[in-house]
Amino acid sequence: MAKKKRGKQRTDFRKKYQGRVRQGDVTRTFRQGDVEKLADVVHGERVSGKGELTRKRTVNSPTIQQDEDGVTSSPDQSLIKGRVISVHGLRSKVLGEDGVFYECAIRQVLKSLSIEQRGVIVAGDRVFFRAESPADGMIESIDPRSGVISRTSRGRQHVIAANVDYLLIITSAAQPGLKPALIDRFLLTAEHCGVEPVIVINKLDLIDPVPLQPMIGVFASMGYRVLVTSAEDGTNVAYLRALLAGKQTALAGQSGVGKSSLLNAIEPGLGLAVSAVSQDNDKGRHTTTATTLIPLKGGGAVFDTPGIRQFQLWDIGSSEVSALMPDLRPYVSGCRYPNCLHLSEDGCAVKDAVADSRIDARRYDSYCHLIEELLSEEEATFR
Ligand SMILES: Nc1nc2c(ncn2[C@@H]2O[C@H](COP(=O)(O)OP(=O)(O)OP(=O)(O)O)[C@@H](O)[C@H]2O)c(=O)[nH]1
Ligand SMILES: [Zn+2]
Repeated sequence: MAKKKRGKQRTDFRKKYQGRVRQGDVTRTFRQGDVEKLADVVHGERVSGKGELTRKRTVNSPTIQQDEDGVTSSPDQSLIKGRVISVHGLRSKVLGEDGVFYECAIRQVLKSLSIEQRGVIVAGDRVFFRAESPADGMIESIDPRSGVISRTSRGRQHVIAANVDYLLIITSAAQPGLKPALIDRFLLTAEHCGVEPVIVINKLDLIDPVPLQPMIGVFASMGYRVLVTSAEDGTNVAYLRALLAGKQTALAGQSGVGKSSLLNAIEPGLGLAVSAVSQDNDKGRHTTTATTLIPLKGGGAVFDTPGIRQFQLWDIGSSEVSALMPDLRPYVSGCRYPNCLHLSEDGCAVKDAVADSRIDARRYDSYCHLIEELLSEEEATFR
């Protein structure tokens, strides 16, 4: 029922703005009556005529600028442009274009748009703010977001990071053991959010890499970049450092896989807390608790996110999954039934492709588990 209501809200919302407001991220968490105010404040998240996300244009100075759609980027020359580094309740730490860190509050009109008083501003947001001193800033507007990473938390969308180029999916070869199905889920999120995924298999020093080759080959053949690393002995750390330079990267991965260790390795002197993986459950200890943005010396920044233990997909319906999987996608149009879920239907081109190994059996298995999970969730929602 709750899902139906959200769907209706979205339809009305789109109709009102004639498809100009992008589906997804912050806009969905607002009441319908607030949408108009939001559109004034968040300068026009847009989709093109085909429903594709238009990349955000970067505004270099807080002067009045217009993009090709004629949207004003900054209304006031006294405003400072900045990037949100971290959010603590209703206060944010913002790195100004002038290189100074500012503590900022959120203007009331922005605050009142949020149902739960949270999620209005997230790490990575590009904002314009007013400040008398570094301790006393006021965020006046938020730039349109692109590349938003989110997950579901108690049935609600929780935006983890905004304006992201890469989703760095960090896993470990051992301690905790490799979970390819978890990689598959993060890949779906990356596809869904329109963010390029990079798969990292860390702790290479603990294992013989040869048995991993076939699985790595399957991911690579889909066009995904796969990197094996060791924060311990430095394998591929320089490569990772070069890859992330100048990019905005969100970290994803279970607790204990070595996210903080890898960051410390690529950015010496960072000094992020690292803790031993718990012996009893092999799951790490969730050392990292808040999402923060770490500016890199080589340019760009990394969002250090809390370890995500149970990753739930946001708003991906069972019927959408195969289109988000590059290995299944080419076969879908060959199925006899247009609404084929590729589970037990007759004339299923996906199952045929699995049978003669054109689709990797492990990937298909992962797909089936996911679909079963989503179907039971959808059934519960509409019951
Ligand atoms: N052998 C080995 N151990 C590693 C490697 N990378 C990290 N570790 C160890 O794994 C444990 C967890 O590392 P963290 O960097 O804290 O992991 P994390 O993913 O940031 O964990 P959370 O902050 O809980 O999400 C620590 O004991 C690290 O020393 C590696 O490449 N090889
Ligand atoms: Zn099918």
